[in-house]
Amino acid sequence: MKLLGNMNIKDNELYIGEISCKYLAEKYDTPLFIIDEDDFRKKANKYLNNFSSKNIETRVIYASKAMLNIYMAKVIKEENLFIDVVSGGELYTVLKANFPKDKIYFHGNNKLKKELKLAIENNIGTIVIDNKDEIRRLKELLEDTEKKQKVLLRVNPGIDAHTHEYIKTTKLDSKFGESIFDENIYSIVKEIVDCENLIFEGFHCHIGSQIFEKESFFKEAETMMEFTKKINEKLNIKVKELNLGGGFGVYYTEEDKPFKLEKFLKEFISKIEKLDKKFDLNLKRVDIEPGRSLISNSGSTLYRIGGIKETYGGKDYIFVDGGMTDNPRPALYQAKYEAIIANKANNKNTNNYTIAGKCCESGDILIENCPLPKAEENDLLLISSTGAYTYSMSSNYNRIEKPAMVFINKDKVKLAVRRQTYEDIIREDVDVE
Ligand SMILES: Cc1ncc(COP(=O)(O)O)c(C=O)c1O
Ligand SMILES: N[C@@H](CCCC[NH3+])C(=O)O
Repeated sequence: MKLLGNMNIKDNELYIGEISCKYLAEKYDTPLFIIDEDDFRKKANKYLNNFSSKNIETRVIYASKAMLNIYMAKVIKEENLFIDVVSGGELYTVLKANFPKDKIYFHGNNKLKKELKLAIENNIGTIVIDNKDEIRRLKELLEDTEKKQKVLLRVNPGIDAHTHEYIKTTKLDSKFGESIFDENIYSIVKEIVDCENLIFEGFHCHIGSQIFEKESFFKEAETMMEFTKKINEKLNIKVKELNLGGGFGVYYTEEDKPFKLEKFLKEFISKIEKLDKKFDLNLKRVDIEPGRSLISNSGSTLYRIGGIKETYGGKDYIFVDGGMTDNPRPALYQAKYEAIIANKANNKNTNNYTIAGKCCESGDILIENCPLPKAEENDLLLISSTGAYTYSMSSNYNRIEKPAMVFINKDKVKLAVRRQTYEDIIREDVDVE
């Protein structure tokens, strides 16, 4: 397994910063989500330092769907990032973390009335409108107030980026946003511009997730900026803001070849500056919205091995105390991961194991054919790069409790999420005596 962030090995034991996995397992139990906070903060700075321009204000908006809890929101706040939320629950979490309200973007293709209300009541910065129905819903809600709400419109620029089918977002038949190729787009934008309670700031788009071709993002910027010029001319307005979404690919295994982030961000902003001149846009603000590329590599999951099973069919299993409940990505997207036995960190890989979870489901496999040293009961297995879309997509399938999460900052450990208990499992059941 490739060591990421502040991972290091001492006396055959894997450490994250100055904290050993053995200590973490003993103190917090397993499975355990571990966030390398120092590594995450450095990445946030990389984004801020490299996606910056003298002429255009730039914003880095953390896509909180990747991983969110109150402590995480506080870290995002301290790092001076903006934040995007996509549901009432995410919004409520960041509000509870006292996140600056003007730095919140609210997304979603079907925001409920109660969610929009929560956003309006709390004067959040920007609502990203997805569709015509939402314009009407927002207008109705705002009519009874004196408030004016800043909005972006999510559009679909039809970029077919190469990634898993389930995480593409701008195919022409995608459920997200309004198409820039549809003639109705002009009347939709005009309706927003003409509404007294809405302040039209500009457009949002997001072409998908785990994308490795820089060209897809450059094409996205060009298409969006050309479209913006058309809108400016046709409606005689000046669009101020463009949010180009996230989607930057990351390393999970050797198959993944992500681009160098610093270099890409510099190229991206310089491309945007040039296009801004070319199309005579004079944009005030450009945003990007990374989720996975900020948090994925800073997270890992620590499991305890419960047993090893050599099957008659020839497959050797390692059973761990978590699985698809804490990481549904392999089952959902055939996602691949790397692993290490944390208490045998320098031992040679001599075996090939299939790492299986404890759910009553044959597809509950975390890694197929994982090269590892000989494993034994009670060994600690760490899977790397699990910071994004694992905890946030976790479930209580089979009524399994969700793991705890700790943040490690060099020699400090902060418990950010406590482990669920059986009492938590029955908390919403009504007929409890
Ligand atoms: C609107 C929007 N913004 C940002 C993101 C973040 O994407 P990623 O985690 O791939 O950077 C997503 C998820 O794909 C999204 O739907
Ligand atoms: N959940 C997906 C990414 C979705 C991105 C959000 N629109 C994944 O784990 O890869």
